[in-house]
Formats: sequence, C-alpha cells, structure tokens
Amino acid sequence: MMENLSSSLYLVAQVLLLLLIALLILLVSLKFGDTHNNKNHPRLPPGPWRLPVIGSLHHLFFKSSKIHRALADLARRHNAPVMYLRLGELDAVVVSSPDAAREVMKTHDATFATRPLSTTMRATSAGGLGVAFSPYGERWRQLRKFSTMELLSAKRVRSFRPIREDETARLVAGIAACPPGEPVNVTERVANLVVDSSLRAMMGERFGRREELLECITQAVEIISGFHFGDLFPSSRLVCAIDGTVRKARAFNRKTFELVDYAIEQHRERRSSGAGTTSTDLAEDEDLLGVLLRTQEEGGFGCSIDVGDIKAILVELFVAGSESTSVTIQWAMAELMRNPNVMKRAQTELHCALKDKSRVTEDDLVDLPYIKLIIKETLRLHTPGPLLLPRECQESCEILGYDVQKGTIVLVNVWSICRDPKYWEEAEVFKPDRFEEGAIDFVGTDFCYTPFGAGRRICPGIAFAQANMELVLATLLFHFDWQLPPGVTPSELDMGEEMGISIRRRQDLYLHPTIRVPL
Ligand code: HEM
Repeated sequence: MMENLSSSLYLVAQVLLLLLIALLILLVSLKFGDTHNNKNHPRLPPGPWRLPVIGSLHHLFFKSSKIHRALADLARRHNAPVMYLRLGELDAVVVSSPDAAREVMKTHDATFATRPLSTTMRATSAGGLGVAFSPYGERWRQLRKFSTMELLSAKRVRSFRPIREDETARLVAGIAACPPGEPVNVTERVANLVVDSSLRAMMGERFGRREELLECITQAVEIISGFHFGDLFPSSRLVCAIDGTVRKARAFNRKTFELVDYAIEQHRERRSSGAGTTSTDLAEDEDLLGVLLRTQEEGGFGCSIDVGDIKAILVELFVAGSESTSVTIQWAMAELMRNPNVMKRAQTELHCALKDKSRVTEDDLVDLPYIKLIIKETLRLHTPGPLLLPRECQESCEILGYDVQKGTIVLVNVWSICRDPKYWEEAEVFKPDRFEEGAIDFVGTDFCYTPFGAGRRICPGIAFAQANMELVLATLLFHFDWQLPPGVTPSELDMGEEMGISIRRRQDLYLHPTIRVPL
C-alpha cells in the first residue's frame, strides 16, 4: 500500500515537473517571440489594406485627384491620425492631427528634417542643389542661414517695397482701364502682378525672357505635383523609362538654368555699364541675383556658393514663392465675394484708416488688422501647400506610440488639420474673426495651424509672401467695389480646386469692378 502511494506521488510530481518545464518553455518562447516580433514586425500605424506590388496606391488613385482630400478621407475612415501607407516600393506615413504634427515638426524635428530626393526631384533640382531639396546637413544649414539672413530677411523684404507699390499701382491702372461692363479676370491679373513683382525683386529689371520662364513653370507644375510611377518604383528602370517624368524634369532644369544664365549675363552687363550696385554701402538696394553674385565673388556667411547654387536658389525661390502667394490672394477675393459681410467690414476698415488718401502704401498696413485676419483665414481654408513639402525619417522613432522606420516618407496633412471640426469651430466657414484674439499664428508654434510648416524646415519666405499678399488685397478692396457676373449668387461661386504647385482655383475668377477711389 505504502509502495503504491509513493509511486502515485512520484507520478504526480513527474507530471507537475513536466507541466512546469512546459510552462517555462512557453514563457521563454513567448518572451523570445515577443522580442523577435518587435524587431522584425514593428508596430506600424494603422492604414488601409494593401495589395501586392502597388501597396495602398489603389486607395488614392481611384478616389480623388486631390491627394490631400483622399488622404484626409482615408485617415478619417481608419481613425488614424498617424496612418501607414505603402506607395509602390515606398513606405509612407501621413499625419493628420496637431499632436502627431507636433511630434514630427517639434519633438523629433531633427529626425524629420531631411527631404526625400525622388528621381524626379533629383533631376529637377540638379541633384538637390538649393535649399528646399538639399539633404539636411551642414550644406543645407549654410544655405538656409544665408537665405533667411540675407535673401529673405525682413530688411531685404522692406527694400523691395518700391517694387511692390509700383506693381500694385500698375494693377489698379490696368483694371481701371478695362472697358466698362466687361468682367476682369482677377486670377490672371493677380498672377501676373506676383510674377512681375517677384522677378523684379529677384533679377532687378523686367526679365527679357519672361514668357519662356513662365512656360517652364507651367511644365514644372506637371513635374512637381502628384505621384509619378517612376518615383514609386525606383528600382525599375522600365517603369522610370515609360513614366518619362525624369526626362521632363531634366529638360525643365536645363531650360530654367539657361534662362538664369541669361539673367546673370544681363545683370553683369548692367553692372559693368554702371547701372547696378556693387558697393556694400548700397547692398540694401540690391536685387536677389545681385546679392547672390556678390556673395559668390566676395564670400561671406561662411558659405561658398557657385553658379549652380545661384541658379538653383533663384529658380526655387521663384517657384516656391510665386504661385503660393498669388493663389492665396485669389482665394481671398473669392471668399470675400461669397461673404459680403466680411468684404464690407474690410472695406470699412480701409476707408476709415486711409480717410483722404488716394492709394494704399505699406505704412498703412499696420492700421489694417482685418486684412491680416482675412489672409490668415484664407491660408487656413485654402492651404496652398496642403501636405507641406515631404520629409524623410532619418532614424527609426515613435510617433504617438507607433514605429516609424528609417527611410519612411512623412507627409503632414495640414489641409485636413486646418479643416478638422475637432480643432476649429464651424471649420468649413470663412470666419476671419476667429483669429481676432491673436492667440493662433502661422509661425510654426500652433500645430493646428501650420500653413508654412514648422521647425527647421519652416518656410523662410513668410515675410516676403505676407508683404505681397497684404498690399495687393488691400489695394484691390480700396480702389474698387466688386460684383459677381450677372446671374451668379455668392453661394453659387465655383470654389473647385485644381492641383498645381499649390492648390489653385479650378476656374479663373471673373469679377466686375466699379472704381471707388481713383488713383
Ligand atoms: C503664401 C505663400 C507661401 C506658402 C503658403 C509657403 C509654404 C511653404 C511650406 C509649407 C514649405 C515647407 C515647410 C516644411 O516642410 O515644414 C515651404 C518651404 C519653402 N518656402 Fe515657402 N511658402 C510661401 C511663400 C514662399 C516665398 C514667397 C518664398 C521665397 C521667395 C518661399 C520659399 C520657400 C523655401 C526656399 C522653402 C524650403 C525651405 C527648406 O526646405 O528649408 N516660400 N513653404
């Protein structure tokens, strides 16, 4: 009996021992399995289902030609303020909330401070020359410092005031000379003004080959906007060859650089004939090309620049600055036509502030706070760069608890954040008064409102753009009263978008002016 009992106890002990060993193996394997899993299968952000080869592309191409809208829609449906997409061969993360945007552009700003250089952008920017597509590093830092402190500083922007005032006076004279009863194409007039004002600030005189340059910029829209298959499948030469965008980008680069060569020649001729300025005493009145050439010859700012840099910087400043500025003025005019009360308040402010004056000067702008609010609200509802410029993750890190791998392209959907009812009351309504208390600004500190980006890569052209936008809008509202074409009511005005370098109006804006204050 005793023998039976001891053998039963022995059996139970053996079974318990086996169970214990099994449990230990299970725990060890679970622990090992966990580590293994994390390493090879990071906790990716949620996102839509993917197909082999094309990944998530089918969710974008068949939904909407406006990529910012398609991405906002996907993020909403997947409840994903941080969303993972596989775009062909590329990993991409789209962030669509202020918290996630803060992580990218503040908490991990250095990690996301470089730009992905796709084959197309490499060809367009001659291998990443200039500031906008230069990889994050010492060279970018030097050029960026030079751009912000010399080319686009507040002082430099002020020095272009006579050009801006002269160009706006031409705009008013041109509109006033239109036959009575004929509508004015506001889109075209504003675009021309911004182009001419920018070209004069950059190159001094009216540029002799203006039309050729504009033709090139039209091609740039096709090259820069949207996704290209060649960039999405960089390992496939065949796809790149069929796509053909790289060819176009190289042609664009050759042509624009040739045009800047011509501008440099013109500039040198003017200078040798004594019409330009070379002395540092007069450096404040120089155009941007003059500043660049002087810096190339004399050095300074701890950065050496060559002719390639000069061409790349001039082209990128023109491309980055012109369309974004003019579309903002055009959208502002369209919103004012749809919101007669806002128009009325802006015009009342203008006429009270300017009293007996016959034109708006930049000194007057300090007394026109409502014009500034209208610009702010326009940038919120019609963010010209809806996804900013793309960033690239340089070191794997976490965004709101999700893993973002090194090499991932990161897009910040500012357009969607700026229209999200979670952060904005009556988000779809044009209400400049919402900025009245001055608590929210676009300088990169409020992550619910970053139309110029934030962090190290924030737009360096804010002052340049602001000066043009405020003066032109104030001038249009001061000299004229505006009416919609007969039969169009404010709510019927077409507000459709089209993707260019910035989000443009699908239809040109035609309005009827009545002179209120003659020049
Ligand atoms: C309404 C007008 C404008 C808007 C909305 C705008 C918006 C932007 C945005 C969103 C970025 C990317 C920021 C980021 O990645 O965080 C950017 C970059 C840039 N912008 Fe602007 N911009 C405007 C006007 C201008 C003007 C007038 C200039 C120059 C004349 C300019 C020059 C640049 C440059 C050089 C960069 C690249 C900066 C870098 O990568 O370091 N922009 N802009």
